[in-house]
Amino acid sequence: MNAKDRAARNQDGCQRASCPESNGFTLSPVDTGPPCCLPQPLIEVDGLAVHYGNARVLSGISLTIHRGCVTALIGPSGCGKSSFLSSLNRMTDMIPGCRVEGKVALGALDVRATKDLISLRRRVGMIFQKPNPFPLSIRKNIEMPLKEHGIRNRSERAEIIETVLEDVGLWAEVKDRLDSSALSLSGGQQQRLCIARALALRPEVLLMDEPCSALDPLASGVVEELLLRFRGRYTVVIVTHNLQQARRVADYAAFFWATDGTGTLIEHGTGARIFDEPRQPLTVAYVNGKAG
Ligand SMILES: Nc1ncnc2c1ncn2[C@@H]1O[C@H](COP(=O)(O)OP(=O)(O)OP(=O)(O)O)[C@@H](O)[C@H]1O
Repeated sequence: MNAKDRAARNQDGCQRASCPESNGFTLSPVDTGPPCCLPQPLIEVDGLAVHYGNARVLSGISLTIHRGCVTALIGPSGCGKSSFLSSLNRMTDMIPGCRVEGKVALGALDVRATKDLISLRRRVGMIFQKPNPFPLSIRKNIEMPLKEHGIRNRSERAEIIETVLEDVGLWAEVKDRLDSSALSLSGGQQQRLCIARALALRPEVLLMDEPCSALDPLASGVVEELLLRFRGRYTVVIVTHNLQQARRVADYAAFFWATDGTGTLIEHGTGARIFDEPRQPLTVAYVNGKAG
């Protein structure tokens, strides 16, 4: 894509000056997305509501998430960002008393209706706030899910392990200690291992729930770099309270707010617009640190 095409495509899209077409990833997802300056819907959410028991914590959420882009979910604590994120890969099924209504489509797949949760979660990986490596070796952390998903060939697994560890910038740091416990890694390294573990299954979408909030600024910066490299390759939906970080990484941003305990989507659009030219008074106040 030349600069002129990119500028034209950027008009409706991510509005970033440079959008990576080749960002050095060696293991691409099965269905590689276009660069994020080519907006193309991947996830369509319509009329989503989430209840915990009798409490309705999210209502009327309609949002399109674009393929190959980073979408940041922002808003004050308790407005339902994590609940929204969890409904995208049916992690909400695991919460007793949780009930979801509305439509969630991942391409042609009806997420709420599918019975094949293994395949759904393979397509839609999740990274949590606190790094959660298995209490196993670094190697086994990635090998185990590969085995579970039917990759029986040992050398194929070894190749994937090296590739995804390279992709998260961890290979050089751990290649001589692959059989050491993952718990011996630093917090930032553990989080990158968890990201590598998710990448090994070749997801299309990565859901990230405050992935940097338990990390020191240096480790957080490394994960942020990684997020920027994901653009155009993976579809990322990230919850973050760090507005500076959201501003740096978000191609698109969605602002949630809760009134009387029920979260709604106040405004969404390109990151540039939400942060620099928000339209709703609540968004203006929130992005300027005057609300929430
Ligand atoms: N398992 C649960 N059972 C009951 N209520 C829950 C559960 N999980 C979340 N909630 C409630 O749902 C509402 C939305 O929570 P959620 O974690 O989705 O918000 P959030 O915006 O992600 O918050 P934070 O930024 O603090 O993580 C809150 O009132 C919360 O207390």
